[in-house]
Amino acid sequence: MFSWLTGAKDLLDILLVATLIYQGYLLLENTRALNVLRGILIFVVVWLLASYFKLATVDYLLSKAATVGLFAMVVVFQPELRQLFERLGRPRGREDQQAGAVVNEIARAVEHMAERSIGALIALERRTPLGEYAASGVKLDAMISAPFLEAIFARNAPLHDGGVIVKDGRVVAAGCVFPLQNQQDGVYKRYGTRHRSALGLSEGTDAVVIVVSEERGSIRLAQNGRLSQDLNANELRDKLRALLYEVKS
Ligand SMILES: Nc1ncnc2c1ncn2[C@@H]1O[C@H](COP(=O)(O)OP(=O)(O)OP(=O)(O)O)[C@@H](O)[C@H]1O
Repeated sequence: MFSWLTGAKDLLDILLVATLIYQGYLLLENTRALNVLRGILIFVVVWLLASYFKLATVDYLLSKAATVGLFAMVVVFQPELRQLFERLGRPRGREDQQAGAVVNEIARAVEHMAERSIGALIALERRTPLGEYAASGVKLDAMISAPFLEAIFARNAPLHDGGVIVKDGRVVAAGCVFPLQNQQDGVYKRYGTRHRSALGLSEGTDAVVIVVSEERGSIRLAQNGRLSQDLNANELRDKLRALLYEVKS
């Protein structure tokens, strides 16, 4: 009885650790944190070598740096850590329902705007925090709806220039400036700045960016630094559903 209980406890222990590591990996994938993790690994290897070869001064300095570094990491990665705990505590069913409603509202707005050739740029935040780009625009924190998105991008509306950032079903900010894709890449050279800023943001982060062309009335999706073919509203809805559900699994 005792050994059975111990075995079950060990199994639970292993499962919990595996879940934590997997969630941590999901959070870090495609984020700046992954680069930092590589840096930490190099640091640890150097520290181990210094300790193995008994290099007393290097060992002492690195041990002090590690203590300070630990606190610095908590400060620097505060947004990522907050996201991790939020995700762990959020009920899954409600999350899926919310993602479905958000996708419908976005697809409806985008379809209307494409029909009337109204240019639009909408970035959907996934794991990489987009706070620095949101800070370049006007903070909104508003519930998402098709009429609201259309009002933002309406010609002559004060915030129609630049991009909108959507996070967890809310419009975080509008009028945001995204980084332009490197112009040396010949493939997308002929595109204008709206498309190139969608490409640039999707290249440096895991965001999915929707572009409605004012010139052509087309709908395209930028992801991983690549533009999709022209999409209709149903195709957009399907792609967004897959992408937004996939990020939560
Ligand atoms: N760095 C940027 N970040 C966000 N939005 C931008 C950025 N640069 C340009 N834009 C938006 O793109 C608009 C200009 O689009 P432009 O015509 O140059 O691009 P395009 O890719 O040809 O798009 P369209 O097909 O709609 O004309 C600007 O008015 C602005 O709203």
